[in-house]
Amino acid sequence: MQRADLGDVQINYVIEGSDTAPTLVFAQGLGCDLRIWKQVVERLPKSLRILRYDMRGHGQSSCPEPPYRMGNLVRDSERLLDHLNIRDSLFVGHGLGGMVAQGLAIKRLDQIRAMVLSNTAAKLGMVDMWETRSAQVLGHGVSALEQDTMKRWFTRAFLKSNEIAPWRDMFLSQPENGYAGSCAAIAGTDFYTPTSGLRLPALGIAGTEDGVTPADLVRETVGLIPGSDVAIVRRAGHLPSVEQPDTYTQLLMEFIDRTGHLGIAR
Ligand SMILES: O=C(O)CC1=CCC(=O)O1
Repeated sequence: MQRADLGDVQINYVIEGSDTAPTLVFAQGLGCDLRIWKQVVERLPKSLRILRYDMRGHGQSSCPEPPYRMGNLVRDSERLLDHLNIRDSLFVGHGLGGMVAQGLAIKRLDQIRAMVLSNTAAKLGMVDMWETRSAQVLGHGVSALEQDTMKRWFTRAFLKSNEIAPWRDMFLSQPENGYAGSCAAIAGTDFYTPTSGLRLPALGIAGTEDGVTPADLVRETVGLIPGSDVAIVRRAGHLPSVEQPDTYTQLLMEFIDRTGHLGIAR
């Protein structure tokens, strides 16, 4: 793991592969960290360069005082990619990370040539829901949200299995200020109009049992971008990279092959 000092925030990241290889960037969702990509990264070819990072207020990145704005999160990503000299990436964003992908594509098409919008949308939930969640977490800690979150994130079968423990721990290890700050960023974001103007290859990924961003919501957002596709992962909730890493990796590989013809491979 390494840390990029971006001035007002320090971003934790892992980068693997040759710096001349085509680059994939992975950005995680609310309450998660870069661990959600591990099983996928292990399955991807070693010929790719892969960057995973923890968004501010998550994982091992620093945790500025809340609230955050989407502009902060997009700018963190932009500065991290500049710091690492990354251009022409395929950006895979999950949940909140998928909103950052849209924000980055609106701003820096030199950094992002194609994107995967995984379990995300142009606008997520209502402002008062995010305010309530933020107040809960600041008042009682992330543990107050744990049970409902696990039910939203995972299928019933996965919840009953012994695979659930590390993901519960991951959620419980997130700082409450980071969670609350990120709720504010989501509450203040509506990318419908700018995302409609995007022209880049885009793939949406949805889980059949996602209690946060159901398939229709993902389809609606990705459908704003002409030529985009949506793939539905069966037996998966909000975290298909965790529940179905084989399928998730296969979808990424198929998309990489398709966008390769569109010029992301260098
Ligand atoms: O609601 C959740 O727990 C999950 C979620 C919403 C946005 C995001 O990134 O994750």
